Amino acid sequence: MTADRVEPFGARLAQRVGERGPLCVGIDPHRELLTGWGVGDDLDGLRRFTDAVVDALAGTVAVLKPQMAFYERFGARGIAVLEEAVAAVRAAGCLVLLDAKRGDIGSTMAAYADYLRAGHPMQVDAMTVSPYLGPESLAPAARTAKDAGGGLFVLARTSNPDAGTFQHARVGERSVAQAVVDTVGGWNDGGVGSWGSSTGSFGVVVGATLADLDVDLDGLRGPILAPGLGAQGGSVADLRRLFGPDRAVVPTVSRDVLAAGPDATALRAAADRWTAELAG
Ligand SMILES: O=C(O)c1cc(=O)[nH]c(=O)n1[C@@H]1O[C@H](COP(=O)(O)O)[C@@H](O)[C@H]1O
Repeated sequence: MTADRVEPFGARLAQRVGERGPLCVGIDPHRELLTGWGVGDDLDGLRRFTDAVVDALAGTVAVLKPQMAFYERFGARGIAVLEEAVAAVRAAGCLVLLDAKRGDIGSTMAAYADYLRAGHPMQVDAMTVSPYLGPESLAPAARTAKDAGGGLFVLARTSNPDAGTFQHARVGERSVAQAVVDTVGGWNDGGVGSWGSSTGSFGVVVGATLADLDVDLDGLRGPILAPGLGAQGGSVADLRRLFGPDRAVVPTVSRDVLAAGPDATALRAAADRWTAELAG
């Protein structure tokens, strides 16, 4: 299949969500979780943890989101563990959202976006990116994503407590967060912000921990990645309060599911509980 015939990420995401529900589980091998699982805080522990999560969940959830930082801790061998896992996840029909939060000048962004291209040793379906260098800096990554049928999730209103310090700052009439949402909405030409074959391929990150939704998402025309559930205090009720029933929201949970491991049945049960609550 040539790159230009790959189905756009938004359509692929909507299809998986239709089949499996919207839950994304983060693969975050924290030191505390490795220890809690009774595996070492070392390369072998990293591999056992990763394999167990992939075996338990890649056939069940729509999206798995490995966090690059936890693999980079172990150098090239850690990245190799992730590379194998990414291939296994995709082979199981689950989408991979690489949580790398990259952001740089345009020419370097173009290189980061190669993660989305067929033939990359660690090809993924989508990645998280940071807009701190300005909206134009991300444009090359958006072009690659369009070409390759990949997706981007741009940090807009993140889940950490002091996120508003920068994200509420004003750019003319708008907040920085709103400027990010508007930029991403511009990339989603012809897309929609609900689930379906036209769901946009470009999303934003908006935390489930927000007291109020202080950005207007009506022009986004793409999905919303909503972290902050469980360990950071966000709930399904918060998702409903913030986003309502119709938007294409991908709730993402890491520690609250991962703490149930290493038993595969327990991991699946923990993910299933979120899926059931999200559907209820
Ligand atoms: O982009 C993200 O995934 C992200 C954005 C954000 O605003 N807040 C946030 O917590 N995350 C990530 O989502 C995950 C949350 O993990 P838990 O708090 O354990 O569910 C971590 O991997 C974070 O890096």
